[in-house]
Parts: sequence; structure tokens; C-alpha cells
Amino acid sequence: MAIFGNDSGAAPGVVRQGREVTYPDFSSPTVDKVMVEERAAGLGKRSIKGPAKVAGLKLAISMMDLTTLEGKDSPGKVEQLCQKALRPHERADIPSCAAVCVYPKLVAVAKRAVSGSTVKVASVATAFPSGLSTLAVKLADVRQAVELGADEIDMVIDRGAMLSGEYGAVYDEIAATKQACGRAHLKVILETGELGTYDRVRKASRIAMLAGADFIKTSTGKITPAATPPVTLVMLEAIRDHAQATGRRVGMKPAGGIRTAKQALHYLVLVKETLGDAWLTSDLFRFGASTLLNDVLMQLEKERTGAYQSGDHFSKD
Ligand SMILES: O=C[C@H](O)COP(=O)(O)O
Repeated sequence: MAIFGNDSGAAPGVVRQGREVTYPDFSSPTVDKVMVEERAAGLGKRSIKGPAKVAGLKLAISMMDLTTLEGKDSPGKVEQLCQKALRPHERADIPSCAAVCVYPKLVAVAKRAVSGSTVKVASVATAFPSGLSTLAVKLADVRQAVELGADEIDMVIDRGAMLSGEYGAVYDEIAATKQACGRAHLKVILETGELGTYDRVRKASRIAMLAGADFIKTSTGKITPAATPPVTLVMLEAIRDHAQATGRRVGMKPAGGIRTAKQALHYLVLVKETLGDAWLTSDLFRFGASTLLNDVLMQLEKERTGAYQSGDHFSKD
């Protein structure tokens, strides 16, 4: 892994808009690539069967941000998504999803559709997915989504700034976005597939948490690689260290490319082994996924009936 020449983040005493700004210490440990990949893969080999599998799959549903982020999204599609998040299956023992995740323009539709339920409305904002707008436009995007009723905001970090070592700028933008969120929870998308190294993922996680992130999230789902077990493990370790140092529990959201029940169970094992049972709740762990739900439902029906049902049995995600 690349090791940064100067790992201490923005130097104290940076002058911004005529005043001197002192940043927190952004230094973060170097990640051992081989070890993190081996550990992440090893934790995926656990065999989870029977009641433990059923419990894990139901938990995964209750932690899901059921997502649609397509240019062709419409009020009708979002209403359908909300119905599915509210009641994923006719079986009464299957929980609702944690949230739906939509573009700002569709927040009001989603909010109406889930009103009176526990399902939250999350909105991507800050010129998702590239983030390449001015800060003023990005903050306006956030404020508008919150005014429309978003309970949670999924922002993207400035990857260009992160890659060129402008850590103070990354921090400032997250802190400003947190302020613009008001009562809404902030999830900070690192877009790990563009950060290039685990060391940078680890540092970006630290910067996001220091700047006030309620959750850190791997990816937009718009580029490959998106969420992977090793990159998630790196972020979980950063969350663990932050909690130990500050007492603050930050949540984790792997997102993008998570499509199977088997993958979901693997992520749950990573969380349990790194952060413990305290994080096995939708307040501290979410899956961002557009198509995972049907596979999880199919596996749950298989556990109940002993046979796979055809995909036609489930409404399309
Ligand atoms: O935040 C969630 C992602 O955009 C969903 O990605 P996915 O379509 O690969 O599941």
C-alpha cells in the first residue's frame, strides 16, 4: 500500500478566508493490505445455517436502505419502492426495510408514501454522484432535500481534494454539510473505488468522522469497485478506533454491488467481529442496495419451505 509522505493531514495554522484555521489531527494508521484482505476473506467462510441464517437475513432486511438512483426514476417507481420497503413480503414475520434512498426530487413522494411508518427517507445530495459543483450549490441541494422531508442525507466527499492531500478542504466541506443537514442524519460517501488505496480509505474515514459524520458509506454505486469486504473492514476498524478514542459510535453503510444474501451475511459477520453486537442495529449499520432484497427474500422462503421459488414470485426491486 502507498504510505503517505506526510500523513498528518492539513498543517495547523492554514489560512482560510483571512483567518487561521487549526484542524484536528488527521493522521491514521497504515493498513496492511495482505492482512486486511485475508481477514475479510476468512470471515466470509463462516457457515451460517438454520435459525442463525434466518435471523441474519431478517436483520439484513431491517438494515436495508432500499435504493433507486436512476435518471429515469419517477414518482410511480418510488411509490412502488416504498411499498416494498414497508412490506417486503406478505409474511408478517418479515420486517420493513430501514429506509428508502432516492434523489432529492423524489423525497416528497417517498415521504408521503412511508408516512406513519418507521421507514426513513434518505436522499443523496451534494451533486451526487460526482460532487463536482460549488459548495454553495451542494449545500443548497442538502437544505432542499431536508426541507422536502429527508431524514437522512447521503453526501459525497471531494475525491479530487482527498487524492491531492487537501484534507482540510475535505473536512471543511463535510462539516458544512453536517451543519446544513440540521436534524437530518449525515452519511458520508467516500467513493472508495476512486481513492485507490486502503490507507486513503482509512484516512478519509477518520476525516469524515472528525467532521461529524453519523455514518460513513463506501460508495455511490455508480462506479466499480463499489463495496467490498476488505474496504468495509478498513472502515469498520476506523469506526472502532474512533469509538475507542472519543466514545462516539459512528454507523457504517456498505453500498453498491451487494446483491446476494450470502454477501449480506458476510458483511454482518465483519461487523459483529469488528464492532460487536452493539452495531448490529439499523441505527448503526445499513446496506445500500437496489437489488439485494429479492435474493434475501428468496433465501428466507427457501429456509421456510425447503425449495427455491421462481424470481417471478417476488415483485421487481
Ligand atoms: O447506495 C446505494 C447504491 O447506489 C446501490 O447500488 P446497487 O444498485 O449496486 O445495489
